[in-house]
Amino acid sequence: MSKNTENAEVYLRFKNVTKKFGNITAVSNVNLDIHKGEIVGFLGPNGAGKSTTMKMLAYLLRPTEGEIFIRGNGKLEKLTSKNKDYLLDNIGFLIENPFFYGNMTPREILSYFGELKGYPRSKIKQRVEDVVAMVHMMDWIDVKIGKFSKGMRQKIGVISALVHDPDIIVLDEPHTGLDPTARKMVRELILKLSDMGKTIFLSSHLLYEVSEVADRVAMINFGEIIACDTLEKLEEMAKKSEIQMELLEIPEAGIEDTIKNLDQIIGQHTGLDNKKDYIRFNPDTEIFEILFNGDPKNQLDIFKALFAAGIDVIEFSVPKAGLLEDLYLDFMDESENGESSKARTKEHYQKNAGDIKV
Ligand SMILES: Nc1ncnc2c1ncn2[C@@H]1O[C@H](COP(=O)(O)OP(=O)(O)OP(=O)(O)O)[C@@H](O)[C@H]1O
Repeated sequence: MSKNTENAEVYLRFKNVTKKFGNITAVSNVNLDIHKGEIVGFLGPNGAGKSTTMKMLAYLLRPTEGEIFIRGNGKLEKLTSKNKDYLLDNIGFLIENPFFYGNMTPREILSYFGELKGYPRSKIKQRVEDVVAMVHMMDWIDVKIGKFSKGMRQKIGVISALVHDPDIIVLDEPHTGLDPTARKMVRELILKLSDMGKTIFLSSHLLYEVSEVADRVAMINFGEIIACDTLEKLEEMAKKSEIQMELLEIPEAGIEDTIKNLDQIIGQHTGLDNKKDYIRFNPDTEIFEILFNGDPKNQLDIFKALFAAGIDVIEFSVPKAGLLEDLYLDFMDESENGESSKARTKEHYQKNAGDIKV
């Protein structure tokens, strides 16, 4: 899925960006480059700092520290009060739930937005129809928005970010309030815009919605970016660093002694420097989870050693996207349970993430 945009021009840059609200650090030292033509997903649970980051990009909030750069006139320019209008004209924003006057129609509202952003007047009628058609709502183009469902309003919100045909599109939680069919349509729309060469920065708390479209994913939690890479690299690592193993039956020695025994048999083959707690037992699934360094050779050596020791292994597999999902679910867990699992996430992540920047 990833496009090769690594060497493309940087269109958006967050440099050491921090935002504090009194004692609360909503965004902490965020560094992120988004290149021309990329779709970057910004993934994190509620309250992680996604909206605050995007609002700073839209100049609705000012960073407490750090700088934001946007490409304009062929070069990256620092966003300031002096150049914000011209820099932001090249971005289409959907920031939080859009508000529309109920007695206006999509045609009226979108024409107004387009003109406000300087789209040529002579072409605005056609452009409005084109973007409405993109979300299959032509039958509703002249209907008052007061009659629309939440999902329909959200679709109008998404296309209101596109109507002036900007190069960069920033969507904060575009899936809010949408049913599965509408979410699919938003995914298709994002991919279509990407095919047109647009640069897209998309936030969501939904792993699936981001992973289906993004070339790169930045995961944010408690205001910090804790992972940022192509989905392939995140998934590759996720696929290869944990073995799941099921035994014919739980040995009579009990779980603790079995783990000690397994450690003696496979300990030297994991390729991990710090092997502490690298074997876990999941009592719900009765599966042993063994962390290793992801090298297939180590995986094979572990298997051989278990076999040679006569351990009754009936299932030996490397889960798909295990760590990625695990990591993300840990975030969700944290946001519900407070600080307690933060330590586990970071420790677990640092122990396993190797080449991901923490
Ligand atoms: N104006 C504000 N004043 C005080 N605290 C704020 C303000 N805006 C955001 N916060 C806090 O900053 C943190 C980050 O919030 P933010 O809205 O950026 O997160 P988010 O990832 O977008 O979450 P959500 O998906 O729920 O919108 C939260 O703890 C939030 O309560």
